Amino acid sequence: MTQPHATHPRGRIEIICGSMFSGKTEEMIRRLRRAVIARQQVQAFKPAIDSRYHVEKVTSHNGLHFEAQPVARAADILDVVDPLTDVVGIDEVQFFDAGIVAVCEQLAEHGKRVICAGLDMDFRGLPFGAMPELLARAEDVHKLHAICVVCGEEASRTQRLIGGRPAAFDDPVVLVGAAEVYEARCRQCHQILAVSELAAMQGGH
Ligand SMILES: Nc1ncnc2c1ncn2[C@@H]1O[C@H](COP(=O)(O)OP(=O)(O)O)[C@@H](O)[C@H]1O
Ligand SMILES: Cc1cn([C@H]2C[C@H](O)[C@@H](COP(=O)(O)O)O2)c(=O)[nH]c1=O
Ligand SMILES: [Zn+2]
Repeated sequence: MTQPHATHPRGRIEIICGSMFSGKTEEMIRRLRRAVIARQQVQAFKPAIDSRYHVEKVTSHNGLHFEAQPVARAADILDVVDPLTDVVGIDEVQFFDAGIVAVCEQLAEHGKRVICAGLDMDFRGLPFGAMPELLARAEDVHKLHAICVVCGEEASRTQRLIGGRPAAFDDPVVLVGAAEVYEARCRQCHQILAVSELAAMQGGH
């Protein structure tokens, strides 16, 4: 008997989210490498804005890497994805424009397993970019935690430090960087300066 959607049984969206240093990229690379072992055709993408470590690879903070094509806009992924590709990995998905939701949906509808890794929250602790929409639509969500560098508990948030001080709430959301600007912290140790607090510190009153 014919099942509905039986032509594309494997299409799905998986999201790996969490703070910086929680192991999102490691986990995505682990899944992509296993797909390669299973002789599936794999393609990985990253936003061109992320020039840390290596331009044509996704690289974890502890040095694991996997070949990836940098793309400027979400829709560019559809231009370069091979029809025969089984598994599509997308790292730093929070940086893509809102079109990334339709791109992931379209890939999954065409039978591809789409694995996205990205920050669920920005440095203020607010939802990042298209992440909330992707989390709602995904078949599978895996939230990872780092270790809070202040107290050693599980870290759910990313602390931005500018000149050694917590960043202010009105800082720009996008600031590419790693351990020189960011730390993993738990809810209790995470700090944001209100704009007035920063002004008071800078003005010395
Ligand atoms: N505070 C921390 N908590 C956990 N892992 C950390 C921390 N700082 C550095 N690391 C390293 O970061 C690795 C995870 O890197 P990565 O997969 O790139 O994370 P993400 O993509 O979530 O930023 C860990 O395996 C560990 O070696
Ligand atoms: C919290 C936060 C992070 N970023 C940037 C910093 C890094 O370039 C990436 C996250 O990389 P990772 O693989 O998760 O370590 O995002 C940002 O631009 N804005 C933020 O608020
Ligand atoms: Zn803490």
